[in-house]
Amino acid sequence: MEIYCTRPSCPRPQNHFPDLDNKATLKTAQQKYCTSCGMPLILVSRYLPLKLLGQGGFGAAFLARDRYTPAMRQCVVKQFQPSGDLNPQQLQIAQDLFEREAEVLEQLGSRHPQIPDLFAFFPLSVPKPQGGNEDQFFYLVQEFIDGQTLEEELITKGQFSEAESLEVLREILNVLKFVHDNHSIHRDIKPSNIMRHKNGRLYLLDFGAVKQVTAAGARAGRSTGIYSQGYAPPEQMAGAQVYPSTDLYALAVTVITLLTGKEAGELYDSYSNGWNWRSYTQVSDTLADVLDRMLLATPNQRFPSAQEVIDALTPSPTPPPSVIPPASQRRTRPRSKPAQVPPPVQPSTASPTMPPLTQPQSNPPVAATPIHPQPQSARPTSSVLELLGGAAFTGFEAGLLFTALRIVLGISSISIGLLIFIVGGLIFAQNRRLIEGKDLPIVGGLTLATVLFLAIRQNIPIPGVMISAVFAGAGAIAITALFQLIYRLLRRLL
Ligand SMILES: Nc1ncnc2c1ncn2[C@@H]1O[C@H](COP(=O)(O)OP(=O)(O)OP(=O)(O)O)[C@@H](O)[C@H]1O
Repeated sequence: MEIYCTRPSCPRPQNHFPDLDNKATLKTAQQKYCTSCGMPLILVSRYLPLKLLGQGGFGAAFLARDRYTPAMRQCVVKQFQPSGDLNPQQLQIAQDLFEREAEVLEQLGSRHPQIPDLFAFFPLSVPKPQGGNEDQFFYLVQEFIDGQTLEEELITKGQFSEAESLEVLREILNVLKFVHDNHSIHRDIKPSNIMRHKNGRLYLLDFGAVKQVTAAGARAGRSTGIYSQGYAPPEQMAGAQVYPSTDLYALAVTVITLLTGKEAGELYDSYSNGWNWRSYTQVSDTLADVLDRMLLATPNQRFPSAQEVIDALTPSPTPPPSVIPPASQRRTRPRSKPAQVPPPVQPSTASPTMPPLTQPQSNPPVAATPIHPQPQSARPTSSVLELLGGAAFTGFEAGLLFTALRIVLGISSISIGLLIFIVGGLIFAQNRRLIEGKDLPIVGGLTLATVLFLAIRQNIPIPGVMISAVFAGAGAIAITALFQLIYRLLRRLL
């Protein structure tokens, strides 16, 4: 049997013990030591590390077997191995985080079928190979999820469809709801921390960076600076207080990387300080708007809870106003069919062997902050309908103004210049949102009244005035739509 040495500095961690191929010997053997560094291999005389699964930020994960179970159950042994360049304070934080992972797994894992169970947590002191002081290691043993992480899945099968991404989103939202309701924040949601078991069930892994949210106040909820670049929102990167919406942001980044097959860094446009993911994929408006709101930079503008995102994804005849993200986050894009939303997986039905999911607690983990509208000045883009509506308004106005200027000044270079100037001003005002929404019919109505007054005074037939204005409006819509079409075709080709 092969046993893997867990000492980080071991030069030859693979050990072969033919006598352990015999099951009876394996169950009763006292201890085995690494032939290379002398490290005890059977951890707490129970767990047998077989191979290295991966090396994370604070340690290594090994596939192991539990020799005290009848079928030698597979499990994952995680070892705390902070990198050598940490100062004592950082080392303490790292050690605390590792212990917290154990605490959180113990509290949550046994109560949610999509969080691995904690089997054991123990320290181990062993003599250094070269003599002298002892080395101290911490081990955490947890349920082995036999499957692939979403990061691996993305590499093997390519970008996810909308339905597949929605499934991930809904399932992890359900897990996060449970985590948040139990006063914890995961703080490291990313594709490599979500695993799909061979049976199809998704699991949320790596609770090492989980931050317990206590009622004790802001300090307790502060970020310790442990996060994954690209997935962490600004408040976490700044080391400030974290919220449930901190996890929602990282989950949205995870989903857009799955949808587009691109790395988070490629999807972030630092020039406009926003996420530019819509140009790489087409999804339903509902999903796109929900993701955009989850991705807002300011926590109080995101959905405050996982439940609110779940609600926003649930089709309803009249979408709740909070679904619609501020216009600064909307990008012009083609409309597509509504999402085929798969039904949410009810965690309590997923595993008959697990106790049912506990009910969410009534008090939220952090005070839900009100959702403030985005500042008006930061809203340069608009939806297609808005754009075409604006074009109709501008064309209609141009038609009326042309009539008015013709009556007052005749057809001259001055009247044409004035027309171009006013129409340009109208386009600028709409673009800056100085006039929008209800302003448009008011401005249009006032212009129409003025032009009709001038026309009546000059005995100009009113139907002619109206027809030219309507034609100008329709022409502007057609030209704008044509430009939109050309723009999109070019964007696809490039
Ligand atoms: N419970 C588990 N079941 C199956 N495989 C696991 C489990 N936990 C971790 N792994 C595997 O071990 C690998 C290493 O996990 P670990 O949590 O130590 O680090 P990581 O997630 O890769 O990195 P980081 O700590 O930076 O997030 C993971 O990529 C995953 O493939």
